[in-house]
Amino acid sequence: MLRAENLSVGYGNYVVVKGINLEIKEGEILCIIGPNGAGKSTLLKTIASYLEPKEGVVYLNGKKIHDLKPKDLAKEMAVVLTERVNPGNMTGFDIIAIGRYPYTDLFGRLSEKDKKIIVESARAVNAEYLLKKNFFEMSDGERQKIMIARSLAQEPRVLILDEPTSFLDARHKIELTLLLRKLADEKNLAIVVTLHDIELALRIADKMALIKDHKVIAYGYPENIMKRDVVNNLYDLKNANYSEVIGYFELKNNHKIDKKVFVICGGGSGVNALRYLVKNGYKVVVGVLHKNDADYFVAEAMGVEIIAEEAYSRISEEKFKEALKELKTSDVVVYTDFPIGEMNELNVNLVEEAKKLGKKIIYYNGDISVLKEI
Ligand SMILES: Nc1ncnc2c1ncn2[C@@H]1O[C@H](COP(=O)(O)OP(=O)(O)OP(=O)(O)O)[C@@H](O)[C@H]1O
Repeated sequence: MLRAENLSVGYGNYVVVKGINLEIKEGEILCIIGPNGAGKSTLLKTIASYLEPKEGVVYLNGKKIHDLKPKDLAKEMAVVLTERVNPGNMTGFDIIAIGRYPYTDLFGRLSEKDKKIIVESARAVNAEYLLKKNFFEMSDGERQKIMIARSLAQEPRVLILDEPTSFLDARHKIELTLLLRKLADEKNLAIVVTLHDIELALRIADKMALIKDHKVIAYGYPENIMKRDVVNNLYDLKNANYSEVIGYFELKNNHKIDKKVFVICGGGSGVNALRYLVKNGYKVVVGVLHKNDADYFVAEAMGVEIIAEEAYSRISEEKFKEALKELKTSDVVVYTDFPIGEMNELNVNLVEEAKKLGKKIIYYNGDISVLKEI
């Protein structure tokens, strides 16, 4: 449906991104991600025909998009950009009505059909209650909904959105991304969207294009391309690691406090304690974990020292000894169990050994404030 072939985009003599090859079909969402200034908006604007390509072609249903008349293009493609708009004294209905311009007469008169589509477009984004409200009296989330409703009123087959979740809180970000998924699924729209929230992008995108250093460094199924090395490199991460398991970042264990804390946990019970300790700069050791334990995945992304066993079987004598060695040199031992009150035998033994060693021991029961005693 929409295809970019050997596309280069930019301004004047400045080529921002080159050699872009992308394709998106009806009902699919393509998310474009990359660091600030990488050229995401420039690419979107070129795909939307606001900018001429430096090289290459964008095809919409086999036709060169830059050759289409604006009114014809508007029937096929709607665009929602980030710029905050100030439309003056207009209601939600008036703004959405602008989306009907490709279909109205010279005087912009709205037919009954137009009015019906305007109301339906508001309904599609759960914004019927905003039809009579003044745009300047709406919250950022409500305005964003109205802008999307306006684009839907165009009855497009392709929707282009630049950073639609900026200015939105967590709930509205999630709602908006889910709305995009719904529009792709139910209205069969092809959607191209730039997002800074990679965790949300991962969850709704059919395809992803990662832009950096003037090129598309990865393109394809998000589940295939969002690997640690690729994402760390995309954002030049130094103090954090991308974790494929959680689909987001963990801070690296850059200890600043000269205190070694041994964490005994398992099954995810230690995740928050580990985050607290790493955030506060302690030197952290964790174990003994299985290599498919939730605590292992988080600790691994943090670069925390882990005593772990390869297979999901009984922990070997050797690993236990390794843990004891670390216990001896630790200043504090934090232990937690999962489920609460059902700590496994190995961890019980480790806590017993810590007691024998006279270590300061803290039981973390879900309230992080107990760790302030360290
Ligand atoms: N109108 C313009 N004229 C010249 N250069 C521009 C123009 N708009 C943007 N640029 C430059 O093009 C590059 C890419 O900008 P663009 O806005 O496409 O990046 P982006 O990936 O969308 O960034 P962000 O994540 O910060 O929104 C930047 O170096 C920017 O300074």
